[in-house]
Amino acid sequence: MTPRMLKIATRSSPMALAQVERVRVELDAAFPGLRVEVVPITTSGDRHLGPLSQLGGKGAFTKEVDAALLDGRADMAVHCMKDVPGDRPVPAGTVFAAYLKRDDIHDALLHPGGRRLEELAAGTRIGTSSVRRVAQLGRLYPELECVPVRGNANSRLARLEAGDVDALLLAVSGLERIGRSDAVTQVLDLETMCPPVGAGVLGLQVREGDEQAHRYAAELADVGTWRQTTAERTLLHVLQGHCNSPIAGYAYTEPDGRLSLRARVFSPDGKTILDAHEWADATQPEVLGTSVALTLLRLGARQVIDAIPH
Ligand SMILES: NCc1[nH]cc(CCC(=O)O)c1CC(=O)O
Repeated sequence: MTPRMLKIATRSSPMALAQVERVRVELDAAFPGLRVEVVPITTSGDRHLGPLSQLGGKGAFTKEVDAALLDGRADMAVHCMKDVPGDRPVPAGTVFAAYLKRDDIHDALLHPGGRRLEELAAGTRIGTSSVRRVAQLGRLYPELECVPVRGNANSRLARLEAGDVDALLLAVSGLERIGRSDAVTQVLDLETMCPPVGAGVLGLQVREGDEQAHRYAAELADVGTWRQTTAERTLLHVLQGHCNSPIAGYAYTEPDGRLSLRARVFSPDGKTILDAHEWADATQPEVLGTSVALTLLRLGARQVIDAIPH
């Protein structure tokens, strides 16, 4: 294969640019001599600091990047899979050709005074706009006050340092990517804060007919991450959740090789929680995702999800 230029589109936030740098390093190791050009895209989701639902949901972080892929400004797009909508197909003519090896999936509490979640005083202002995080805090710590904070991780850290909020919830993997693991006060266990579908996963999207871009992506693919992400995104698709749906879940490869999927659906205040945990052969991630989603639907997930405007 003759190495050529590969143009990679991504959001222009520091975290997104750090993610593309990981892709570039891994491509360079696999294809010495391949020239990679980064195409930074500022999305409507990055510009808009109000509720995502005003922009039609999580597509606000992806649609302009998708457009660059489709119109040829880029040959590949890198997305955080947690930001890719699950209630609509990927844009026609594109496909996720690979998922990189998964990063950490935990959320972290950032508190400048070093206090753990259970040590925070009533009324402590927690900066988050995630309905998933708000619902789970409401379930266990209803005395804490969630304050909407949008923007990229760096701008949220600045809001914390400015005293606009008393604490933040952010993903460990995102902080690691921007070199701010130092800001973590407490890594929250998965029972307290179940992660979003696709947490810690970077997806490589290419045009369907571009065989060379497919080959570049395939070299970076991690099969375990593909199985976990496929189970999780199948769950999300069957539930037809949207950006305002408090849906959480993560797949895990057990030591015996089976695939496990744990998922939850919450009412916005966290007072209602539907929980399902099932296993399947690792070669059947779609079967597992579908089965867990149907279990949650039988428990009433449709009514919980549809009760939330979006
Ligand atoms: N929309 C924000 C976003 N998208 C992906 C991550 C974290 C990294 C990941 O899960 O891949 C974050 C930051 C956060 O949730 O703290």
